[in-house]
Amino acid sequence: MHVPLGGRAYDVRIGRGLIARAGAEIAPLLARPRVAVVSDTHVAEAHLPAFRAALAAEGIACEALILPPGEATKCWAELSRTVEWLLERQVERRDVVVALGGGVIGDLVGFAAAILRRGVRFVQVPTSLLAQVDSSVGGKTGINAPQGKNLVGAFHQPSLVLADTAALDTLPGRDLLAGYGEVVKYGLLGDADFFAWLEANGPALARGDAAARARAVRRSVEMKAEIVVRDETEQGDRALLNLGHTFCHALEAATGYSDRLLHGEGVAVGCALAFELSARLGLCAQEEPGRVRAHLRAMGMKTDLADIPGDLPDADALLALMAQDKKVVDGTLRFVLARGIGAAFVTPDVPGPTVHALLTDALAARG
Ligand SMILES: NC(=O)c1ccc[n+]([C@@H]2O[C@H](COP(=O)([O-])OP(=O)(O)OC[C@H]3O[C@@H](n4cnc5c(N)ncnc54)[C@H](O)[C@@H]3O)[C@@H](O)[C@H]2O)c1
Ligand SMILES: O=C(O)C(=O)C[C@@H](O)[C@H](O)[C@H](O)COP(=O)(O)O
Ligand SMILES: [Zn+2]
Repeated sequence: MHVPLGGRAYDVRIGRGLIARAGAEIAPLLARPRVAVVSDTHVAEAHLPAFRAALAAEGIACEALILPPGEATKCWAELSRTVEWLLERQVERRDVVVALGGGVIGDLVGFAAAILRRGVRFVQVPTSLLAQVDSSVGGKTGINAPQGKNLVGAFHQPSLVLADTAALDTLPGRDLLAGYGEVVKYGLLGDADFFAWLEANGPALARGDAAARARAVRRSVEMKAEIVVRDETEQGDRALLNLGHTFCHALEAATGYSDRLLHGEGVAVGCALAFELSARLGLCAQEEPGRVRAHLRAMGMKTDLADIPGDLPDADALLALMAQDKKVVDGTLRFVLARGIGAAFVTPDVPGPTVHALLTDALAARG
């Protein structure tokens, strides 16, 4: 698949065995036969040896930085460690940095590449479902701040994306389902037929059906690329990709970017809340939120605030966290809501008291 962004255009290659062929895929981008790879401990254990071997087979030298796994790695300290490691290895502007891992590594390394020597090229080798369907494409890079999620970053497109769907064979089940939260998001925001296909095929995908996984990755990337090409820097339609994220990001901040709530799990909860809000505002049929929740629950996913372990702040505090959303204009939150499954839109016209009541009810249901 090609993402036609003029001078920033790139290919997204999807298929089994791409890591074993990575040397041949990356070689045409290189000005000299060396790359710097950044990964995390889980991914490095499962996939770095094969990645290194593929580079060696093409005579490409490779040095690797291995970071701790998890959302907490998207922080200033790991960013500065990564940038300094790259500088110490004399990574030049014409070199290529590789992000081998999930969305955390992709976002962090993409941002490091964006600011290193004012911009070096980078290649995304996404190894989680979430990274293959969403984060590796589109050029949003960055880290979290204590004030909120992804608040520091840059748009910096990769030069190539290699999504090896065989890498998903080693992904833990919880992380696979979290990535499925973003897959469902695509059906909900713009493709009712895809959502219906997921209702039928989601269980096979979760069990490991390679054809179902490949189809879900392909359709998600196709939808994302089409939106990104229309609106690379989120001046308008790209905000549709944020369906569920205003709630999700506040909940991730409230849970300290910890494994109490993974990003994709928060997206699922956020999508369920966005559909509930749409129904309360009379924008979509009353049965639509039920259909969304039913599918997510059938997949064994979180849908409610009651599914998040530990304490949560009250509705006022959650609203204060939501006020850091990057979609805020003149102090007014813009929400991604839906007229139905596959029909999302962005609007500033959401009465604060309705959102407050929604959150209050959702918190009360935690008992
Ligand atoms: N830039 C974007 O457009 C965009 C889009 C969506 C999400 N994101 C970001 O992505 C992040 C979440 O990404 P994620 O769900 O991939 O989390 P992650 O990067 O933390 O990966 C999830 C876990 O799976 C492990 N892992 C990854 N691939 C593996 C494999 N093949 N085998 C074994 N273990 C593997 C990781 O080590 C980690 O423990 C969040 O920070 C989110 O904000 C960014
Ligand atoms: O690519 C986009 O645009 C998205 O919104 C994709 C989201 O899944 C992703 O989580 C993104 O990082 C959220 O963007 P943010 O601008 O709200 O931080
Ligand atoms: Zn997301």
